[in-house]
Amino acid sequence: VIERTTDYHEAERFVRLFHAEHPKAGGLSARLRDVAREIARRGSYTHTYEELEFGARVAWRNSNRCIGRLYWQSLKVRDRRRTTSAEGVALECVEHLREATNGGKVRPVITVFPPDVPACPAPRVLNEQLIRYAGYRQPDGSVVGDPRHVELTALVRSLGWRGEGGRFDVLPLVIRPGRGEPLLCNLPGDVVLEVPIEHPEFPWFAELGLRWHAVPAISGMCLEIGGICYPCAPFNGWYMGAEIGARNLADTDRYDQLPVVAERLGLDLSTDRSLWRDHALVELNVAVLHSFDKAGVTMTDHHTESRRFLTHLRKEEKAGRACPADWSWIVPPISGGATPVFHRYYDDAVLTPNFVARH
Ligand code: HEM
Ligand SMILES: N=C(Nc1cccc(CNC[C@@H]2CCCN2)c1)c1cccs1
Repeated sequence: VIERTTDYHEAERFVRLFHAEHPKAGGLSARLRDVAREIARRGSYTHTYEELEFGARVAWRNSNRCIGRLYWQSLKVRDRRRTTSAEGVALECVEHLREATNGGKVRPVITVFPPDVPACPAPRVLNEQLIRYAGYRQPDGSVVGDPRHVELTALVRSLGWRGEGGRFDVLPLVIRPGRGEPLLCNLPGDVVLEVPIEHPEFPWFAELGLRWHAVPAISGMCLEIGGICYPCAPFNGWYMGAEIGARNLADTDRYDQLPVVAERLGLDLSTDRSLWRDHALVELNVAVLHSFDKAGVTMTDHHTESRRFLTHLRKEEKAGRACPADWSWIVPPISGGATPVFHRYYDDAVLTPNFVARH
């Protein structure tokens, strides 16, 4: 851990941003003096709860690659900066999933664990998301489960975890403490809501045995606010159907289901010109949206979400703020040109507070 003191200029910019958006807060100069003093004394400073809550919401508002930012002000912030043990982090991640899942009415939640302090680095969740499926490499080189998690599966197996060798085995959390051995924590079944995937018209679809978890919760990014980096701050929203139907179950290096679906649809797989991939993609996405709706689990579709994002863009412009966006991530992975977000440019500035990929 490189010992760096927090940059006062970054802290000052954030505190001024907070006060600019909370005119009634008052006490700006007193707060700036306290921050400067704390940095001088111990090399960093402590966000008030209000600053932390605002910082996390603005980090979402500034996330260039996120199409779902319209509801940025509704993020629920769980301040867990006093949770410093690996066991505590594991328990709070389980509680996070319980609160976020909410019986299927998914709520956007973030849990903020402590920042690194020079003497002792904070615990980190090694999983990229709280809920991920195992990937088991077979002797013939093929993979049962999610190929994206073959390495993580091998790691947890080396640490004693025994999966069932299935296609959708939920991996344990791996919490690496500041010091010592990683802690494995199995997620209790009642905090992992899953949806079996079926199709409204084709009964054979259910026989494919596909399913996916209800809550996407990113645990591999750092939350940066006013010069302070929170390396462990898992956040969740709800899924956009295309993430599951056009990427997780469709990518050739993930569950690679397009050929299977196209076969069952009776399409001609011998030539790209039959657009068999495209037909299979649509039916797979119809199935995902139908299944989540049937299970009463919150999910948005890429048309609705595209419209909402442009509404968000207009709201931000009206508020006099830039709304940075990365076209290549905002445009959905299916039917790009058929969504309104495709037909315009964006300013891909990098603002702070923000979420940054953890190295
Ligand atoms: C509420 C519903 C939400 C929806 C439907 C949504 C949708 C999405 C989608 C589809 C992506 C692209 C993901 C991919 O292609 O792999 C994305 C990216 C992202 N979202 Fe959202 N989002 C939501 C809420 C949130 C929340 C609550 C946060 C944080 C507080 C957030 C932060 C981000 C970030 C940081 C990225 C970029 C991730 C990266 O760079 O790897 N989103 N979002
Ligand atoms: N709906 C969501 N999807 C999402 C958001 C951010 C990042 C990701 C995962 N992105 C990485 C994957 C893997 C390869 C390409 N996409 C998913 C949310 C996750 C957490 C809050 S919203």
